[in-house]
Amino acid sequence: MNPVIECRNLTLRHGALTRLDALDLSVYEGEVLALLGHNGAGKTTTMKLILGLISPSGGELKVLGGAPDGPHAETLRRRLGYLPENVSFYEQLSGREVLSYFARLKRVDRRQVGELLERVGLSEAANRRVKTYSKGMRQRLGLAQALLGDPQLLLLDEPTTGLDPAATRDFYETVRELRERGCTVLLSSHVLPGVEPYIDRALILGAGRRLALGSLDELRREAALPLTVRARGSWPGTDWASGWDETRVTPRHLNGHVLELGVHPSAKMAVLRRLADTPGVEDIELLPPTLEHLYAHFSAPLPTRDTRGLS
Ligand SMILES: Nc1ncnc2c1ncn2[C@@H]1O[C@H](COP(=O)(O)OP(=O)(O)OP(=O)(O)O)[C@@H](O)[C@H]1O
Repeated sequence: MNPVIECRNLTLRHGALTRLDALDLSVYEGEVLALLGHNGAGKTTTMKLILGLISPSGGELKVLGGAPDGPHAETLRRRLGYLPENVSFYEQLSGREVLSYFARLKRVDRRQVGELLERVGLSEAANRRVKTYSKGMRQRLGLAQALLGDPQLLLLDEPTTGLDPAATRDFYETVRELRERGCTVLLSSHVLPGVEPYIDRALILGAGRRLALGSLDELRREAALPLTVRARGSWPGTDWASGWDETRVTPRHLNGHVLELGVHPSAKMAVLRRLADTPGVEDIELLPPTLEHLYAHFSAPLPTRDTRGLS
């Protein structure tokens, strides 16, 4: 696989302030990478460095084979699409006029305008003024703007902030289609619900430093957080709170028909065997830690990292 972005020791400092600290990262063709972190973690800074809008103070950065702030910048800009965090448009123009304006700026064939409006689901509203658009429609127009010129690399900064769950899902479905066409996508977010099925890997940043990087499975292995095991059935008179290996299993009896346990990964099979052999158990459900749990784990200060029960 070809790396589209390569960062080695990438650093940006302003005097005493470190905006990005020695970041190592390779992002590959056709990959969707989520950039996660609290406010001020360095997500936008990373995107701006990749776009060549700011220059690093140390380390190396190659985007599509060259430094984004050098002579390669002009070529690169035509192959990049960017949706900034706070996108704003001329309110009095229609969606079609806005997109035609950006197509002229990007020197892109204006025939793409109609196709893109269709692709983001704005064909019917194309001739309405942007001031009548909902937040979700504005984000979709922003995405269409970022897609002008068929970029190989797309940077989406907080694209789903303020969108309702249905609009968020629609947005991510479009991202999925782009990925299937081979586009590489970097999206930053602190709105985690809904993003999981659409990303290949996540990079968790904190105070400009890389806290974790990997696929969901890799992050789960590294965090070794307990998973939740839920059993349903009927077991009158059974004392479910006792008899477990207390260092690895935390029982939480929810009610007479549902038992929930926080289980360390190493105890999973033992717990499943015991439940499967117990008369009265009708169903067993396994709930691995979600991206939200993993994010909370990796972004917590080290001494307080939770390695026992999931809250
Ligand atoms: N133009 C700037 N000049 C100096 N420092 C800046 C500038 N922009 C951001 N910073 C600082 O760089 C650090 C990283 O900010 P950045 O905007 O990259 O964070 P972020 O993860 O995108 O945060 P948010 O979720 O709030 O958008 C912060 O300490 C911030 O105060």
